[in-house]
Amino acid sequence: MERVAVLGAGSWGTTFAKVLADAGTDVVLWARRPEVADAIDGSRVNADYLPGVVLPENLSATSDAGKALAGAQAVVLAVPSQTLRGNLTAWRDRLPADATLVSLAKGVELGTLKRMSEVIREVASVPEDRVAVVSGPNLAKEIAAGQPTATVIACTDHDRAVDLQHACSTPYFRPYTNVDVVGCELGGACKNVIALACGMAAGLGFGDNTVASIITRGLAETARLGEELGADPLTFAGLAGLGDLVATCASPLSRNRTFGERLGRGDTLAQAQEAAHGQVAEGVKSCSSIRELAERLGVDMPITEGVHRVCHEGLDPRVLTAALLGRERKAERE
Ligand SMILES: NC(=O)C1=CN([C@@H]2O[C@H](COP(=O)(O)OP(=O)(O)OC[C@H]3O[C@@H](n4cnc5c(N)ncnc54)[C@H](O)[C@@H]3O)[C@@H](O)[C@H]2O)C=CC1
Ligand SMILES: O=C(CO)COP(=O)(O)O
Repeated sequence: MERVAVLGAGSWGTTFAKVLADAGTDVVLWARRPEVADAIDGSRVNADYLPGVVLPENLSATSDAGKALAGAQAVVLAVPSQTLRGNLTAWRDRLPADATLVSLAKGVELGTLKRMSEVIREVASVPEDRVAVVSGPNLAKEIAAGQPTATVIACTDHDRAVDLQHACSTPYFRPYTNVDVVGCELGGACKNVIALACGMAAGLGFGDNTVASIITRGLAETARLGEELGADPLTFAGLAGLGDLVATCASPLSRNRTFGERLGRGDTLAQAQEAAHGQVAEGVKSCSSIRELAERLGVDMPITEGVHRVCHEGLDPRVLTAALLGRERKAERE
């Protein structure tokens, strides 16, 4: 793979573009705002999202999506989950034939309850083997600083996943392949919701036992949903499951965990949103779509339900704690 387009120049889009470029792949990064593209080309820095990180010379930027897409062998979609459909609809006529379409987004679409790979297949009218997802413990700022991490590239077409794996392997970024797209996507979407719950617990002043209990029970409810949707249960013990869940729930760099912490300390949703400075905390919306999906499938997801009620029905996080602990007693594996 010689040339890749990355569409979306936020924290993760810019960082993943840097990873590709560091791996020797030529990258064109699309930024919504022309001034961001100009600044990246001029100063080699995306000051809004990755201040202080110098981007490699084989990474160029543009605000013209057609230019970014021309000749790309892979198209990496790095916009928020809830805008992906609209963005891709605008781009679909210019997608190069046979390019691999790669989702970086971690969410479930409101209304349709679709995973990002499903949205991409539908909008771009491509078969499932042309769509890949990248998911794992990948806090952008750490990766941009060159700190070692691993990730998963999931695609039902193993050869496509391997091509992408080669295109983004660097001494600090180790991608594994996986054919379980459903499991990897659900792991990435659900962990944002669980991280909100962990943040709320921390904001309420609770310690590591509480957070570990939420992580573990959060993984249990994610796996229950996955089982219903045909995911491989072992995926949830891997990088896109437990790996990402632990990183996000524990890190002060996580926007979702930080957002939850603010709610736990008594901020309103609007105050927490304001403090995020326009950066996306996907779990705030995905808690509702995942909850609805679970309800439709008859899957019990009490933490997700509680996060939805705090975010969108005004439930006090303290009442959520009592409600979760006061549930009917049961066996761990039930
Ligand atoms: N930041 C991180 O550490 C990681 C983020 N992700 C996922 O990657 C996805 C993107 O996240 P980030 O880059 O971190 O978000 P971000 O908030 O840093 O940036 C989002 C980007 O999308 C653009 N954008 C926002 N609304 C748009 C719209 N309507 N149309 C077109 N572009 C729009 C923004 O201008 C910005 O460039 C999310 O689903 C997130 O969960 C996944 C792994 C790591
Ligand atoms: O997905 C991420 C780490 O893998 C980033 O998490 P946040 O969106 O909560 O910052």
